Amino acid sequence: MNFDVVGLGTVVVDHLVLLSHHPAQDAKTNIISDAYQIGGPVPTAQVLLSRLGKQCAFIGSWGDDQYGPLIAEELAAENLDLSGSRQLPGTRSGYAQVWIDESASTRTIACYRPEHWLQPVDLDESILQQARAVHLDGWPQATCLRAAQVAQQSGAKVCLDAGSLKPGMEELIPYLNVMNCPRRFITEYLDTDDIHAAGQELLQQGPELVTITDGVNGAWLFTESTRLHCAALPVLSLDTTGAGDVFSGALLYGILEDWPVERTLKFASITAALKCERLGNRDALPTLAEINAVLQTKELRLSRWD
Ligand SMILES: Nc1ncnc2c1ncn2[C@@H]1O[C@H](COP(=O)(O)OP(=O)(O)O)[C@@H](O)[C@H]1O
Ligand SMILES: O=C(O)C(=O)C[C@H](O)[C@H](O)COP(=O)(O)O
Repeated sequence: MNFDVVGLGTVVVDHLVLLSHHPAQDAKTNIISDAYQIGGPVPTAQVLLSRLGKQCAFIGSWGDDQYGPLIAEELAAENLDLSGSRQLPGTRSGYAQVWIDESASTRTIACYRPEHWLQPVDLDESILQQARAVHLDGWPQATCLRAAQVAQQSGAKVCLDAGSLKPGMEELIPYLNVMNCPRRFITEYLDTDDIHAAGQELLQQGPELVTITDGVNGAWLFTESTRLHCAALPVLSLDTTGAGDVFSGALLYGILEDWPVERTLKFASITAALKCERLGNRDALPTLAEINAVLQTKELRLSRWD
């Protein structure tokens, strides 16, 4: 069996709590609605890719608590191959409370990161060797690095959705072909807010394609020969949870389809924006028809600095 994308990274159960506004400290507020969803940057991106027709395998771990079976069941129902994943007895699954402020369109996350992870020795390298691309989020550090090394050796594209700064980035980045990160990452990692300088710097550290996202300010794409900015699609944003995860999955879709970078960046920006119109991550994913309808009817501003 060959896979388009093998993913490795965090998986969490998100408890999404919709509020009319975030309460002040030590105050009380009513919940408008709530829902449980499986999240994490890599699984969210892979569910999008799977729904768009790509063959995906996810390598992750969860506990034998009340959330473990839910994670396994829901990811399998999205056609992710889980043969390289493990339930770790006696451990807790990743869990996050996501408080969505409807009026401010912000999301505040309190998360329990799993304390137990797959170790490099647990990695089924044969799954990675069947991949066209490997999608990572930087966790678990040593296993992620090993996966990047195996993927590079077998000629797969190595992609990272960096999210927040994690340990071991300096060692991992040289193995990457594709790197996506939010603007806050470059501030933390490179100690600069200059997007163009950061894009250039990251290209020099290894990847041949870098994207930097900044919410409603849109996204930047850098390659050796191209620098692009794509404005964010104006939408009525309800919930931005996982916007970067979805952007990253859609970016990878364009790369796997061998599209020109302009089309890939627009596609990723539209897909992420449409997700923001709905509550949650997986439940909020747009279909290919919805994305294409926007691509065909809306003019998205793309600027170039070559
Ligand atoms: N409110 C929004 N309206 C339209 N597009 C958005 C909005 N928020 C995010 N996006 C799109 O999603 C991309 C990723 O969002 P961002 O907030 O930067 O990532 P993260 O979820 O990692 O913090 C943005 O570059 C943009 O294209
Ligand atoms: O809750 C979810 O489903 C998410 O995955 C939302 C965010 O994308 C991650 O919280 C970012 O993850 P880190 O970069 O590891 O901090």
